Amino acid sequence: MSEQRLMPRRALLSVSDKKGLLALAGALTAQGVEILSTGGSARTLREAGVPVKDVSDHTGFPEILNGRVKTLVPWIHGGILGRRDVPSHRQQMEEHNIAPIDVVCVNLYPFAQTVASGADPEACIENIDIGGPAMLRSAAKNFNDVTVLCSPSQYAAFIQALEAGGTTLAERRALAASAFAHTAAYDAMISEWFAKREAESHAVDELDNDLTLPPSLTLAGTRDGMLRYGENAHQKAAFYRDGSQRYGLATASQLQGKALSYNNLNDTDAAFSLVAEFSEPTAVIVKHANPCGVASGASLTEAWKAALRCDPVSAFGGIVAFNRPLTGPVAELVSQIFTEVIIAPEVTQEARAILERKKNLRVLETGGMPSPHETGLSIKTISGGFLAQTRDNGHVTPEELKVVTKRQPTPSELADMLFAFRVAKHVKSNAVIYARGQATVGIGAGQMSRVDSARIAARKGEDAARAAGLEEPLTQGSVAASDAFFPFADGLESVIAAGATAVIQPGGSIRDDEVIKAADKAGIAMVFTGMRHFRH
Ligand SMILES: NC(=O)c1ncn([C@@H]2O[C@H](COP(=O)(O)O)[C@@H](O)[C@H]2O)c1NC=O
Repeated sequence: MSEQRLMPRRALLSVSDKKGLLALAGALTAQGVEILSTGGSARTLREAGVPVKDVSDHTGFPEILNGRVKTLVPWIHGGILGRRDVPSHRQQMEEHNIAPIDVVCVNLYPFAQTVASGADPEACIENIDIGGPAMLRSAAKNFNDVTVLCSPSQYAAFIQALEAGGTTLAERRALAASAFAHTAAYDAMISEWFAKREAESHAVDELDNDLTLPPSLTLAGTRDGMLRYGENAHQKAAFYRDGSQRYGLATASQLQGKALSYNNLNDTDAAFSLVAEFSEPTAVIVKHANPCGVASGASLTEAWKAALRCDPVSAFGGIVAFNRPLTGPVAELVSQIFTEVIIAPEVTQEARAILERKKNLRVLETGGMPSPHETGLSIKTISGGFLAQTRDNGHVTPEELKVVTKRQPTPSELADMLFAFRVAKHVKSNAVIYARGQATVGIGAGQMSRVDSARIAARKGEDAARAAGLEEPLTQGSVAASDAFFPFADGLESVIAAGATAVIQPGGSIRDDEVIKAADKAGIAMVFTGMRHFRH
């Protein structure tokens, strides 16, 4: 048996995004539904010849305060919230001349778009919708009697329902759930904007809380699309946009290739965040969210060749990121190996023509590079809640380094150490990186023991040398970076055995003295950064 349908008699349309408005109003009019509407929406309808009554005529109260108060009156909210099945509600509505409103269609002031356009704070604040969310929430609360629409994407199904005799209770309840999710996300965006502004001015609230991490945190996102599956085939997944326009996946256009999977998105984000650390032309190859080759050079061609040399075996099926426009010659080189995704700020026409030959290869163009110094939160779910922390935007500069050994590093060792430490920030802990000539030559990632990471990285250097037809491991004469301090001298000894001549690490172990002594004994240079880059 089909559920009873409710045909509306009066609808209120108040929309910022006028898309689909005329079709919706036409369908309502065709069913004899009276339409009430606010300023700009009413004007659009009237100009198209749709019969419409201004809200101000309906309420007998003008829109005031530059539109800050249009619908915030009892004749609107009473008409939406009054329960038709409660005699006292009906009686009070009659007493106060409040006519029932059975459909509320509102879409809100474009707050996120206003912020993203770089508008000044005053304009952002004026784009905080107050009356709209109030009506959506009133209508959603009274879903028993009222149908609520908050997006043009809902109009077609609603028009179909109208033509079938009205909405069912189940349909109204589902629309109410969407409306509450929509207003919650809208408010979360606003609170995030306020918190960010407060944090930027180093403000604390009256309880001395750091407003970077507010007492209550709501995550807002709009589902961009369902993904085929999650990390594994039995997991469901979707990508939610948070409204920020940070250069990267959110701003990227996909120029070709299959749809991006969950793992593609995760790995591509890791690759692009790492390549954005460098100002020289740089190439990054990522597998399973860890880099397997990173290099800077005078050109992208040079950088790509050096990055690939680090671990050509792992690079197969990798995600490749560049921080300069991808040109034809580089595209030609990259397309010689099987690659899943390429991401770059720009892809030239010549490069596009070359990459088009690889039908499955996904190519993304972001339009720009993000700043590695950007603030913001990184969030991780754990059972019973989530952990929030400020993004790791730490950047160690040469001035902050403390030389702790008898031997000073040479200028080229110093440059390579800073390069390697920057890479280490993007490698799962424990991370040990060997680098030479602004290129990684061995990466050890994600081991439970730092000595194991050092050994794995050294073995990678041996394998890479063999693949390149060289006798000496690539780690010979390199520098090494460790994401956290060496707790014992054994990790450092392993790095020295691999051929590193200089080491960069945070320092801070209670056995630093032993570690420094081992470095001095081997005659290598070692610097402390005072900053750790764990990544889990
Ligand atoms: N102030 C109010 O009472 C109020 N009532 C509706 N609005 C918003 O005004 C907009 C539509 O305005 P117009 O129809 O004038 O283009 C909608 O986004 C709606 O959410 C309001 N504006 C903001 O708070």
